[in-house]
Amino acid sequence: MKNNKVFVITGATGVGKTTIARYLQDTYRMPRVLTHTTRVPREREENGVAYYFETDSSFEENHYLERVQYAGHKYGSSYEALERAWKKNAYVTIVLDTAGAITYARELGDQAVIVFVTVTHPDMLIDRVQVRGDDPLIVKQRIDSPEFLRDVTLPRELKNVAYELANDDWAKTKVHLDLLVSDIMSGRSLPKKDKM
Ligand SMILES: Nc1ncnc2c1ncn2[C@@H]1O[C@H](COP(=O)(O)OP(=O)(O)OP(=O)(O)O)[C@@H](O)[C@H]1O
Ligand SMILES: Nc1nc2c(ncn2[C@@H]2O[C@H](COP(=O)(O)O)[C@@H](O)[C@H]2O)c(=O)[nH]1
Repeated sequence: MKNNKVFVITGATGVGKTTIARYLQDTYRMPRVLTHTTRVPREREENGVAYYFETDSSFEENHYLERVQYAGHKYGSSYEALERAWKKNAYVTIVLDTAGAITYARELGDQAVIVFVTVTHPDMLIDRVQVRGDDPLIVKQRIDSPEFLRDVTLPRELKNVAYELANDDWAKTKVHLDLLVSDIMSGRSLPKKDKM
């Protein structure tokens, strides 16, 4: 189990975290660790596929490695879900806000490969989530949230810990992801201060 790794994909809303996790699943068969939330499902989001959707009271029944409040809703990830994913593959992914990524880095050390995703122009994130079909009112609430502003910039705690990955151009992002996965799987590691 010590050689198992979890790729923690983090960054601001709409930056492409879920898209990246899906690519790693499709290309490298890395299962995504499902997390729990009390927010309402978006169109096409299914319970047990996108998230475990919870009520305020059912949320409290799980045992969390870490839990946060994000834009007014609860989110949490459990040890059980991580172990379940590691039973399927030694390399798995999880999509977290930066507070969760900091906890993963602290709790799991080198087993957590933290990938901080950025875009050059954060204004484009509004377009991206609108294209995704999010309700404009919810988008506004999200963009105005302190969590969104916080997650646009690499937190101090993740400096020299996280790999920074620009996701402006999807073709380039895939190339950088392939290089990162290859390095991690072969036990090499890129300097974390280098932007990809
Ligand atoms: N490089 C890219 N160029 C253009 N659009 C992209 C790119 N990467 C992802 N997208 C699109 O941006 C939208 C948001 O992506 P995604 O849902 O992966 O973001 P996210 O970071 O997981 O967001 P959230 O934290 O709000 O769930 C999607 O419609 C996705 O297809
Ligand atoms: N710290 C945690 N962050 C989580 C968890 N599950 C999801 N997330 C992050 O929350 C925001 C909002 O997600 P959305 O799906 O409502 O857009 C985003 O940054 C997710 O990565 C979790 O269990 N812990």
